[in-house]
Amino acid sequence: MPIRHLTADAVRAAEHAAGDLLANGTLMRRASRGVASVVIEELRRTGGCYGRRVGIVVGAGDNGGDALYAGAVLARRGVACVALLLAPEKAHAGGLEGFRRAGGHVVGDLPDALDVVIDGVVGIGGRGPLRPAAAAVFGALTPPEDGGPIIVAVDLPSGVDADTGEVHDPAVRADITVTFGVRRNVHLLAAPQCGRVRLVDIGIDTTGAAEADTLWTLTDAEVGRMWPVPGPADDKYSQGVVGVIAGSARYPGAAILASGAAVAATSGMTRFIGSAAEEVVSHHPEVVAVHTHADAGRVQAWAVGPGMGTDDDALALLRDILATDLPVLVDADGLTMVAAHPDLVADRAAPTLLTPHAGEFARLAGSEVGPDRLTAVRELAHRWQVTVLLKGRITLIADPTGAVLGNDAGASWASTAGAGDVLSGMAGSLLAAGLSPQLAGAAAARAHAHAAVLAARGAPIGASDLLAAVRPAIRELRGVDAS
Ligand SMILES: NC(=O)C1=CN([C@@H]2O[C@H](COP(=O)(O)OP(=O)(O)OC[C@H]3O[C@@H](n4cnc5c(N)ncnc54)[C@H](O)[C@@H]3O)[C@@H](O)[C@H]2O)[C@@H](O)CC1
Ligand SMILES: [K+]
Repeated sequence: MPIRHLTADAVRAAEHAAGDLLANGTLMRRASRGVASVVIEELRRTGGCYGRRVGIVVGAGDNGGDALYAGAVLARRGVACVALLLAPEKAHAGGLEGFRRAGGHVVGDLPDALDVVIDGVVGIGGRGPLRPAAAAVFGALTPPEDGGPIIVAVDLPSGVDADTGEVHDPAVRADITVTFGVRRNVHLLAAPQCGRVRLVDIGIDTTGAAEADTLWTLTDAEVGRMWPVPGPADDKYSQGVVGVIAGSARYPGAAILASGAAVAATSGMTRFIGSAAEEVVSHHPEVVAVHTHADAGRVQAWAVGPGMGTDDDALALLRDILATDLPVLVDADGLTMVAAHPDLVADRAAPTLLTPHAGEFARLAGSEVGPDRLTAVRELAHRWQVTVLLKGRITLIADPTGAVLGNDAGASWASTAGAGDVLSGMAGSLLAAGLSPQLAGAAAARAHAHAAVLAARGAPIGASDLLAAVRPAIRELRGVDAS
C-alpha cells in the first residue's frame, strides 16, 4: 500500500470520527504518549533519561496540549522538564495541570544546556510564520551539530504549512517530527524541514479520505516490485521498445545520457532518432539509432525533448511524435515547444507525460509554480488533461484525475546538469514497458533519486555518475543482493 498523506481538514475529519467513539481526551493522551516515547528513545540513545533536560515550547492550541502531556510523562520518568508558555492564558489547561502535577516547571526563558526542545507551538491549526516570541526562542538555540538540543516537533514544525508544505520565514526546523494516525502533506512536501518523521498510531481510520485530500508516496518495495524485468517468454520486443529523441550533433550529451538511461532502466530495446545518432551508438552500441522518424521502426513509447532544440525541424518532429497514438514523455526543449503550441497535446487520447522543472512549469502554466506546488501541479494536469511530473527535491506527479504521487529524493545530489535527461530516458523506458505515465514517472523519480545517493556517497556527482548508478539503484529497490 502506498504511503498516504492527508490535508489538515481530512485529518480533522478522521479525528472527529474517532473522537465520537472514544472518551474525551483519548486521542490526545495517545498522541502525547507517542511524543514522549520518541523523546525517551532519543534520550536513551544518547545516555539515558534520568536527569536529562527537556524544554517545551507551548502555543495556544491542542498542539501545545500534546507537548505538555508529553512533558508530564517525561517528568515522571525523571527527566527535568521545563515549559515556556507563549500564550499563558490560552495554554491547554488539562495539559498544564498534568505537567505541573508530574513535577514540570513553567519558566519565563528556556535555560541553556537542554538535551531536547519540544516544539508544541502550533500543529495543523497553525497559520503563517512563527510569531516573534516563538521565533526568538528557536532562534536562540544552538544547532545540534554544535552541541545544542535536538528539536522534536509535535505533529509538524511550527511555521510550516500543513497542507502546502510552504516553509514560512521564520519556521522551526525539526530533527524529528512525531505525527499521529496518518502523515500530513507537510511531511512529504517539506520533508527536509521535518527531519525524521515518526508516525504514532492513535486509532483513527483515514481510509475514507477523498482523493483530493490525499497525496501518495510509493515505498521502495513497491517500486521494486513494479519495475519491469524480462520474464521467461519475453524477447527484446515484447518488453516494450522505447524511442528516445534528444540532443543534437553539436550537443550530443543529452542524447547520450537519455538513451543510456533508457538502456539501463529496462531490458528489451532502445531506439534513437536524432543528428547525434553516431555519438549515441559509440557510447551505447545496443541502441538502434537513426536520423529520421521515417527510418525509426516501431516503438511502444517515446521520450522526446532533452537538448533537441526548438527550431522548425524539431517542432515538426515533435508534432509527428505527438500525433501518434503512443504514450509520449515530453521534456526540456520539447516542453518549450509545447508551451508555445498547446495544440500539440490538446487532442491527444494516448497517455502523455510532461516532465517540467519549475521554469518549464511556469512556461506551461503561464504563472510561477508558487509556494503551493501540490495545487499547481494538480491544476496543470487537470487543465491540460495530461500527467505532469514537477521536478525538484520533492517530485510531484499528478494525473488528469487529480491523483498525485510524490517522491522525496532524500538529498539534492541529483541537482546537476544532465540529470533531467537521465530521468527522461528512465521514465520513457517504463512507459514503453506499459506502466501508466504516473507510475512510470514516480518509479523513475524514486530510482533516479536512489541512484544519485548511491553515486554521490557524500561527494558531488555529474550526470554520467548518476547514469552509472541507475542499475545498482534498481537492484537495491528490487531487493536483489548482487554480491
Ligand atoms: N483534534 C484531535 O483529535 C487531535 C489533535 N491533536 C493535536 O492538536 C493539534 C491541532 O490543535 P488545534 O486545532 O488546537 O491547533 P494548533 O494547536 O495547531 O494551533 C491553533 C492555535 O494556534 C494559534 N496560531 C495559529 N497560527 C499561529 C502562529 N503562526 N503562531 C502562533 N500561534 C498561532 C491559533 O490562534 C490557535 O489558538 C494537532 O496538530 C495535534 O498536535 C492530537 O492531540 C491528536 C488528536
Ligand atoms: K509543532
